[in-house]
Amino acid sequence: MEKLRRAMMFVPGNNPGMLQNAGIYKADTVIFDVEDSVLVSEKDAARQLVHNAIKYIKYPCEVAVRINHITTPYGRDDLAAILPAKPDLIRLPKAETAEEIREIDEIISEAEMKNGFSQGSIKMMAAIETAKGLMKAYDIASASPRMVALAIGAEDFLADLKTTRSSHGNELFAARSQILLAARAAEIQAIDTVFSNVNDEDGFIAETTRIKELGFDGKSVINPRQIKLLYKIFTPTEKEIDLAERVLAAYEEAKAKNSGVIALNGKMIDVPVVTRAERVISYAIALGLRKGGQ
Ligand SMILES: CC(C)(COP(=O)(O)OP(=O)(O)OC[C@H]1O[C@@H](n2cnc3c(N)ncnc32)[C@H](O)[C@@H]1OP(=O)(O)O)[C@@H](O)C(=O)NCCC(=O)NCCSC(=O)C[C@@](O)(CC(=O)O)C(=O)O
Ligand SMILES: [Mg+2]
Repeated sequence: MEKLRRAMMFVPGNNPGMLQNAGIYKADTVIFDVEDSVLVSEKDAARQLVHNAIKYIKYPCEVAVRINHITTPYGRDDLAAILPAKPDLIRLPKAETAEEIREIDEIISEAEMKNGFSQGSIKMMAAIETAKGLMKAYDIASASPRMVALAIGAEDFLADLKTTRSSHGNELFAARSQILLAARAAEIQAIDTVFSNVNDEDGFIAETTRIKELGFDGKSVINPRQIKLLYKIFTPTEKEIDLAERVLAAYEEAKAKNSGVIALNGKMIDVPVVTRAERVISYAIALGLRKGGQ
């Protein structure tokens, strides 16, 4: 099972209190932000705070940093300040080309060499937040072996599309589908965008249920209150795990009879059904709901 990245929580990089406590909320990943949640006048202070947080606080989860775009006056300074602290993951916002990804990849390689980190240990992900970026989604997703995920950033994306966000999400359906396809074709994870109204639990649950059904591996969140709600949706139920176990057992039985197909309660069980059942079981094992090797 690949690394779980169900809840990736943004933490403003210039907020010492939030940086200090970011690890207590059980997010799979915390994303320390030095991009849009940090004013230009605060960028230097934020870089320093984020560097020190990564270096001196032991977080019980993956630690990512969202840098400013590499073509802005801040992106290279962000990398220079943050890479020596060894974050697990760099998130590039507003990605538009494969060349940007390769440029950052090279900067990371140099920093790894200079600081004695093993080559390839710092991973990358990118967020698609413009129409131009969406047109290049697969090129971006497959531009570097460091790439572990492709995300969508809906707030910027919809501003670029000259529209607004609705509760039904129709305006995001095409982009979400394309990002998911690009990520799957590149064999990396797909991460959905933030839901900005932290007080609208029903809206968050409805959106998270939809993106889980589409196939996303996780979602960016902005508040600890959203993490528990998200995990409930991303955790297989006992009924789902039980069904997956019965599917695998039925398939073993079919194989013993030299058959590649069998029916379980009238439903055909074949290879793709088995593949999905195996994923449910891997997930259950990764979450400690089942023991490995059973
Ligand atoms: C939304 C709100 C102001 C609400 O505040 P509230 O005060 O009502 O929160 P409360 O629930 O009362 O907080 C209870 C306790 O949790 C602590 N606590 C809260 N949030 C925490 C957190 N994030 N990290 C650690 N700690 C946290 C808090 O300190 C308190 O601790 P304590 O006092 O000890 O009890 C706050 O959450 C917040 O600032 N969120 C982060 C916002 C942010 O990062 N935006 C940038 C990323 S999006 C973007 O850029 C768009 C995008 O790019 C996205 C894409 O690409 O996907 C695109 O284009 O779409
Ligand atoms: Mg954005």
